[in-house]
Amino acid sequence: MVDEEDLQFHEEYMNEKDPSILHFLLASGDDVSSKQLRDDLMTMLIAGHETSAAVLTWTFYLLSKYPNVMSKLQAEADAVLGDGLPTIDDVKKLKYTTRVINESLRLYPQPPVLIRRSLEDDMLGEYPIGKGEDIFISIWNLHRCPKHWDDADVFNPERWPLDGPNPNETNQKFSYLPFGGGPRKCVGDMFATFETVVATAMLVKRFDFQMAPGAPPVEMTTGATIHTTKGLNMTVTRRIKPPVIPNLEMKIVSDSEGSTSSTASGEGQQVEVSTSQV
Ligand code: HEM
Repeated sequence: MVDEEDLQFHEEYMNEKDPSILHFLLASGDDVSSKQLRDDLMTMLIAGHETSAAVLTWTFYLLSKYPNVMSKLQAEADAVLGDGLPTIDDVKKLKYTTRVINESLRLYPQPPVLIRRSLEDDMLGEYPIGKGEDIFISIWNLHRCPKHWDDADVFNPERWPLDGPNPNETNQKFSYLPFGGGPRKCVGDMFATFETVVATAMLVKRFDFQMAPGAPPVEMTTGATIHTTKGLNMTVTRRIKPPVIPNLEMKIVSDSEGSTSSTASGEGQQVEVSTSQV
């Protein structure tokens, strides 16, 4: 049944020659106007671009303030990714990186405020709400509320165990809403998590990030997302693998021509040291 549905969905909406979002949107309705198409594309672009960019910005800001978290992150990226490009299975193994993104989204939710308009007169708990009134839900305050969180303002990815479920609105009893909740929940939440986890792991694997000397203090400007008022000036340094110092525990192999080579494991990498007589 599911297989049949999958096949039908694939036939109707997907086109291998034109796998664009535009094609997908065109195929998803019988009578899609140009305006509707333009609006949908804009939603995808803005909802999916600005948000992820802001998450990465604040994640790297937080990492520069918490070098111990950065070290653990780099150790995980080294161990899981090695020198290759990440596969989907690797991404599932980047559990600490995922917790870093979860925690970054708690401290800097994008957008920081959600808005709802009341369709009719109603009561919200003890508060009367009139028809047509707008209700602002401050995710920022919810995510930093000391009633819900220990050390609410501290960046602590360890607050969620690695072997536990990925935090979301239901398992956190609606005290954690990085992607909203209910019928208007973000449609790109899985994609966004994968995207930010992969980007973070790939970047920290190759580079160290520190606040640039003399950089202006990082302040916030709030719009649809939370921006840094004057950018985020960082010094980015290529990471260098620690040198391998041969020791007696290394396996020494010599060939008939007198060349020797030794192998050892160090800092998450398998290394080989060779010497040749000339
Ligand atoms: C880390 C990145 C992202 C964050 C933090 C985020 C957050 C959110 C939030 C909180 C909402 C709910 C808004 C509300 O309830 O009023 C939302 C809705 C939405 N998001 Fe995302 N989003 C992200 C990435 C993406 C991506 C990558 C896409 C598309 C590829 C996307 C597409 C959408 C769309 C279309 C909606 C509107 C859903 C609706 O109203 O039915 N988002 N997003």
